[in-house]
Amino acid sequence: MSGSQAQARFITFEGIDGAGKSSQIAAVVALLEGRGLCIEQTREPGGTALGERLRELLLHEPMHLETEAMLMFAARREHLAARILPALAAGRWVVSDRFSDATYAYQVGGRGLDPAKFAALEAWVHPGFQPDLTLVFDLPPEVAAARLAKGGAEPDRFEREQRDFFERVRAAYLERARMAPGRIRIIDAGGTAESIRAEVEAIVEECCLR
Ligand SMILES: Nc1ncnc2c1ncn2[C@@H]1O[C@H](COP(=O)(O)OP(=O)(O)OP(=O)(O)O)[C@@H](O)[C@H]1O
Ligand SMILES: Cc1cn([C@H]2C[C@H](O)[C@@H](COP(=O)(O)O)O2)c(=O)[nH]c1=O
Repeated sequence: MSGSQAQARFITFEGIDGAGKSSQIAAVVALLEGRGLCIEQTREPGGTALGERLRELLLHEPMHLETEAMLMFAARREHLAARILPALAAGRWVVSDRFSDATYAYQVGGRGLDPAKFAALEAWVHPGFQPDLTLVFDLPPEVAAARLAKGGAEPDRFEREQRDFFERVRAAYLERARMAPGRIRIIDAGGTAESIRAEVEAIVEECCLR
């Protein structure tokens, strides 16, 4: 399929902290650009000037669980209005490091937010709109934590959470994938970077480029 013929898609990457998704995003962007497609690479929370300021608060300031959930969706509302929807409308593909599945996994699964409140926020901020493809990088929390520790960066408020928190986040991602099997694909993130890259590229090829 040539670049000019492909309908612009919205692809998201998800998983617990340290699962390895960031390492694979560059490969997917390179794959798509290699097909002549115009790509907008972004992330959540963040992706806009306001969203990046909200990210600083979200990653570093203690706050009530519902404040956290609403700020995630406030940043997302801005992200949709200022970047995601205009890019898709102009024919540019959007590749985002996280979207609303992260709120389901972290705030509902990890922290215990009422799922009805999550559903209300999701229906308000992006009614009827979801990514075309979501790749969830699945890994045991102890393996992900070891990878992050090896990286040596100062952990943020989420990365400092304990293993049981990440077990719940992981379980919520798997539950969410069961609810949307056509959209969400689970990647076993325990392999080598090379084997994961091959699997990711095959899925993107199958779901978005054929
Ligand atoms: N397949 C892999 N095997 C071993 N180490 C890996 C693999 N993939 C990534 N890593 C390493 O694990 C660390 C975390 O990877 P990465 O930053 O891609 O994860 P992430 O899921 O984006 O995490 P975060 O959500 O916290 O940003 C990095 O040091 C990276 O080099
Ligand atoms: C979008 C979103 C993110 N989070 C958490 C998940 C991560 O711990 C951080 C973002 O850091 P990353 O290195 O860019 O992955 O934010 C969340 O709890 N809820 C969300 O909706």
